[in-house]
Amino acid sequence: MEEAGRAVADAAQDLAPQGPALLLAGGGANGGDAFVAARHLLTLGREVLVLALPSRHPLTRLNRRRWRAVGGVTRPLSASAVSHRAPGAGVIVDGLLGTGFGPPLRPALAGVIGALGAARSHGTPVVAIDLPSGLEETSALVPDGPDGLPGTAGADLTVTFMGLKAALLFGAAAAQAGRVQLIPLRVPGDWVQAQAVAEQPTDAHVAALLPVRRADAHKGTAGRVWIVGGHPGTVGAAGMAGVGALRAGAGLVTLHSAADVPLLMPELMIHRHADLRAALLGTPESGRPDALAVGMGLGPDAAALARELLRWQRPTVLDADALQIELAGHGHAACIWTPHPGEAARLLGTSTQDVTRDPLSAARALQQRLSGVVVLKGGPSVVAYPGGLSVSRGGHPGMASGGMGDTLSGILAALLGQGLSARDAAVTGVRLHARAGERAAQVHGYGLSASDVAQELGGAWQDLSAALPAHRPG
Ligand SMILES: NC(=O)C1=CN([C@@H]2O[C@H](COP(=O)(O)OP(=O)(O)OC[C@H]3O[C@@H](n4cnc5c(N)ncnc54)[C@H](O)[C@@H]3O)[C@@H](O)[C@H]2O)[C@@H](O)CC1
Repeated sequence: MEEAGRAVADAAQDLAPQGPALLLAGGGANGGDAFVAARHLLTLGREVLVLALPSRHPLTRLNRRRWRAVGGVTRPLSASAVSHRAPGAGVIVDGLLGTGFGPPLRPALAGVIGALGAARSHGTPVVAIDLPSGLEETSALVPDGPDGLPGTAGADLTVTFMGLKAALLFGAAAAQAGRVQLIPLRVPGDWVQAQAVAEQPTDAHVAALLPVRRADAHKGTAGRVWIVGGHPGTVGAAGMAGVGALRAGAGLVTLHSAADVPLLMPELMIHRHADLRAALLGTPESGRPDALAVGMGLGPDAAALARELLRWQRPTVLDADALQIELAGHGHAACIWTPHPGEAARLLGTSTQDVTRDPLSAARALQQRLSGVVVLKGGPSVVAYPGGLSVSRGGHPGMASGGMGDTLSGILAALLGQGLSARDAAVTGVRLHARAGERAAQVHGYGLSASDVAQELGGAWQDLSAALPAHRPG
């Protein structure tokens, strides 16, 4: 609580260094953080007032006593007290409700949140502690307040601790959080895992994971990738995956299909098989690829074929038709499963809305069920690996169109084929794809196609590499 409150004080001071600071303290530990922040703001020379609810929380009570011991003033919290004090404040710190909040919001606090929202709309900056009050930690939705009152006042800056919560990453809730500053407190690693909070790597972190092509590389050392997909009527998906793999640097890409797949790039080697299963499973050990992507438009027999291919224990991306719950238990550490929310819901036996409300928990549950690594696609995408969660930065809403996921599968297979672990391939592949989408959006605006995005992969690779402190030309 001491580290957390101090970080809040520093952030509030940076955001709005002038004028009195008004802190709102609820009855739980979130309010305790506010008392600690008040003490540190006082030592920075600010005029500080705390409006607080009574508390039974031992640490909050302790920090209220410490606040009083340094001469700090506390007044009772009410909507009218906030309305009265807010106009003179240079900054307001919201320590009403954090992760302990569960809706519905009680009417007394709804009035306080309404007064806080009014102050914010008049231009007073608000710093939220951990979460804007009224948001639920694990939900991308904004809970309604009582009697049509707003459920949250939102914030200009949210100072959050340990890891990023779903409410700060996804949907309407994230739009309320303003800028998010993550403070990694010193706590046991197990705690962070148990909370389903996420990391969000910077481009420099991602770039450090990218494969490096040695000067003496040849096509055989840059990864032999197989794309297994396509079925009469759904042939484009496999082609798009092939393009994604080539553009992500795979040395040789072979596309195996039971149907005639269009030749989207002449560098793709396309094999049509009358009996796809027999042709693939008859491949001797020495002829098997460095990595595969299986399932894009593959059709109804995808799961049975994927199960056989998983026995090879080669790095494998499972997408689209290969995302079947009957494959649970057949995965291995070098698998990447790439469901969109609808597929994730089917695999978990829940609704799509449940998945989009809490993508972090959904991705974690899927990873535990399927093993390997799960990429839950969305804006932003979540990577769940054994013991952790990572959320991608960036991307563009125009990427919500057909073929984007197929391209991603190809990218992931290419990165696996170049020797990355499933976790590193997923983290880098998702960010490369998102960055390529951002670049393509600059050219094509909203009407992005997967082909546009694939074409930008080389530029995206350069952009990420440029984020490395010692930039190496890629
Ligand atoms: N867990 C940890 O290790 C740390 C927690 N910290 C802080 O602790 C917070 C969590 O503290 P708590 O678990 O005490 O919970 P909170 O302080 O977030 O919320 C609990 C308070 O909210 C009230 N409340 C809950 N639901 C309500 C509703 N529907 N309407 C009105 N009031 C409602 C409760 O009566 C209680 O007073 C975090 O958000 C963070 O600010 C930090 O100090 C850092 C370390």
